[in-house]
Amino acid sequence: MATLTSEERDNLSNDPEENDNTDDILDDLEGSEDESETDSLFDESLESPLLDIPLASRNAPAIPGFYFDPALRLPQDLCDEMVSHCLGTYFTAPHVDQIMLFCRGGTPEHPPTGLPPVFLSLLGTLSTVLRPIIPPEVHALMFPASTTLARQAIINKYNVGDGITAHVDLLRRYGDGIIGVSFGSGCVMHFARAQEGTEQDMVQGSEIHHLYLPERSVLVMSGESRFKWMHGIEKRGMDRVVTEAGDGEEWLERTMRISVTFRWLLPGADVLT
Ligand SMILES: O=C(O)CCC(=O)C(=O)O
Ligand SMILES: [Fe+2]
Repeated sequence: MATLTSEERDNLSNDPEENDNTDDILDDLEGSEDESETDSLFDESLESPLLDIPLASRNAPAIPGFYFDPALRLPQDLCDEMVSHCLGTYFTAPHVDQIMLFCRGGTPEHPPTGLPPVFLSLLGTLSTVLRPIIPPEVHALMFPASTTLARQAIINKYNVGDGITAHVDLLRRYGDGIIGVSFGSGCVMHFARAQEGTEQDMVQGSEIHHLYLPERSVLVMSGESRFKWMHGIEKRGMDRVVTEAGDGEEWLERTMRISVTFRWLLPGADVLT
């Protein structure tokens, strides 16, 4: 974790070229070891790019249907098992950074089939820990007593400096109710009200919230937050976040992050054409 006092940040912004640490911090921001990329940041502007990074909150934005409890962290042993399973099973080649798994069932009468045991443990734990955090109808959406829908788990691996373009999860392919879990590293995710447009040309509106997702944290998107808001992760190596005490801000370095996102395939969307 890298923490800068506001004085250090002010010095950086006043005269970046005189600050001995600036190159290191900018490298971290970019998640890059490439000197030329760092230099180009200075060529473009005399202002420090540090000032352009929005300050992220640790608390859920007030978006209808969005649920996030900053105090909720999944058990460390479950998360360690998930990371080692994913790294050892799916992400063994450097260019592979996304895989999708599917399962049917997942109700008390029909236990889910098709997911490795660690994912079943994760789903069971999520059902328990989310019960006090999300309303009963949202819990029932994610953990229904019966369903004919197939559940998808998408697993994304982010190296330091990676991100994901702001998007709304495909409207014709996925239903309501999405659970996102962070493993290995925190990062800031932003949520922007989607402006009118098709899925392909949808653009972010001006209302944007930045939320820090610590490792082992869980978010739920349902209703308006799932359908009307875009979510994304900026490509950078560090995030500017309000301190846990809420009395200042700090820079948090990203490390390798794995996310697991559960969502429902709409009828017919599981048929490949
Ligand atoms: O990595 C994440 O937490 C988000 C992933 C995501 O939004 C997606 O795969 O649609
Ligand atoms: Fe998404």
